[in-house]
Parts: sequence; structure tokens; C-alpha cells
Amino acid sequence: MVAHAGPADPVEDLVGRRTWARSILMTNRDDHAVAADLATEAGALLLGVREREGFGDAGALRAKGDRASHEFLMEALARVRPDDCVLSEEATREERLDPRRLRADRVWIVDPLDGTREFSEEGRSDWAVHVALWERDGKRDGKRDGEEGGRLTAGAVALPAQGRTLTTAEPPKLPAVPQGRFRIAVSRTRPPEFVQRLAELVGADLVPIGSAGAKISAVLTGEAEAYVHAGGQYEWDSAAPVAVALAAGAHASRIDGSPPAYNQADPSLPDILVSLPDLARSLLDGIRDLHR
Ligand SMILES: Nc1ncnc2c1ncn2[C@@H]1O[C@H](COP(=O)(O)O)[C@@H](OP(=O)(O)O)[C@H]1O
Ligand SMILES: [Mg+2]
Repeated sequence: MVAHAGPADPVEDLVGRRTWARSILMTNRDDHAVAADLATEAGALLLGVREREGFGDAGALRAKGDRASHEFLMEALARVRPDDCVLSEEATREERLDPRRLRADRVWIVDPLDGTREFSEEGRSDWAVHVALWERDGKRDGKRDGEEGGRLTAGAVALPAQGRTLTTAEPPKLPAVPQGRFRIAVSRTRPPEFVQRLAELVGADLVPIGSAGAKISAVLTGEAEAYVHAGGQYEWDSAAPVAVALAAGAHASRIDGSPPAYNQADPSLPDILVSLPDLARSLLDGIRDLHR
């Protein structure tokens, strides 16, 4: 809880009261709305950092963005969901290893700035803020097959430079599978080594996009039909976009077809496949054949 001692400055006082009033409203909102609001607000803050700092020193811009968004999300979650744990990309090693997280019933998994590289490149809009909620099984009905321990129950991906937030509060309506060739979104800098051969095998073209959140959003909104990644990644890179993808009815799995597990002791989650449901089988078969 935040107490306001009544600062002398009337403007500061007004801002403080407004923040206080908003936090009471937010505490009563459901988890889907909290995820969407916090991701969107962190995104607005990041647009401000970009505006203020400019693009002259990319490293400094990235560091300021990461820090500002992380601090905002940590403070806001502590205020509106004080009993929950948080796993953030920007947390210290010690915070990430906090054993309370593994015993907790509710853990927010956040990536304050996904697509950090693209955030620091002028004109690019493929970067995102991820806010997801993982809950232990038994807390809610409707377990999905194969999910042990818990599952993602809410999430939001803000795409601030695109002016939109994708959310489990209102999952996007999936586009239709195109006739003929389709598009696989891949990392601009670290695409999986097999992905060119996979594209040839399944009749697809590769579309390089920054940020896991922006790529999965592209699948959900019709700019690509699949996202394939392998070779390294962490839970915060995929948790929120996978939550939205599953809520929208898309396919989301590891590249061997198994369900991705979140809130693990080791947050490494090195590969992921998200696609329109009708394409999942041929993509999984193709990946398996290439690995044989
Ligand atoms: N091989 C790898 N190892 C670790 N992280 C990786 C990775 N490839 C991609 N990622 C992470 O996944 C996110 C999306 O990457 P990309 O844009 O290349 O697809 C980025 O997150 P951050 O921007 O939060 O660091 C990036 O750091
Ligand atoms: Mg990331």
C-alpha cells in the first residue's frame, strides 16, 4: 500500500491522489485488465523515454528503457497485487532465484522491454511490453492437457509504437490461413539454424521481425501465420504473448509439440512455436523431419 503524507506542492498532491485513486480501482479490476493496463502504461512510459533520450546513444537508451519500465511494473504490481510474486527479466539474479516464487500460487511473469534492440532503432515499432500471470493448478478450473503445476491465466502484450495492446481480456479473432504460401516470423538476428529449410519444406517465406511479443502478435493479427524460435530464450520472452495466443485459440508449444512450462526453477525456455492452428501439424512434422 502507498501512503501519501500530503506534499506541500498542490500539483504533486493532485498527481499523488490520482495515483492513489487509480491503484484502488486497479486492485479491484480482474487480472486480465490489470495485465492490459500495466503493459499499456509501461509502453506509454517507454515512448516517453524514447522521445526524451533520442537515438544518439543506443546503449544508454536501451538501459534507461529497461530500467524505467521494470521499476514501473514492479512498483505497480506491488501496489495492486501485493500478495503475488513477480519474475521479471530485469530482476537481479538473487530476485530470480527467490524460492518463494516456486511455492507461490500466483506469479506475474514480465518482460519490461522485449525487442530491446529494436526499441533503440529510430522508426522501428517491433518492440513490446509483456505482462503475464501464471497460476498454480487448482486455483482456477479448466486445466489444459499436459500442463503440470500451473498455467498462464492472463496476459497482455503492449506494442506502444503500433498504438495497440493485445490482451486475454479481449483475445484477437484469428485470421484465416491464406491459400498457397504462408509466412513464418523469425528473429532478425538469431533465427533457428533449420528455419530456412523448414520454410522450403512447408512452402513458406521468412519474415524477420524484432521481439518475440511483436512476432507472436503478428501471427494473431495477420502479418504472419507462424513464429518459430530455437537456440535460446527465457520464460518472460514468451509468457505474455503465449497467454494471448492460447486465449485466441492459436497453437503454442515447444518445437517438439509439448506444452511450454512456466514458473520453473530455471527460467530458460529456449524454443517456441506459435501458429494458426491449422498449420501446426505440418510445422511440427517438418521440424521433426529436419531433426531426424
Ligand atoms: N539465442 C537466444 N538466447 C537468449 N535470448 C534470446 C535468443 N534469441 C532471442 N532471444 C531473446 O528473445 C527476445 C526476442 O528476440 P528476437 O527479437 O531476436 O526474436 C529478445 O528479448 P529481449 O529484447 O527482451 O532481450 C532476445 O534477447
Ligand atoms: Mg524479451
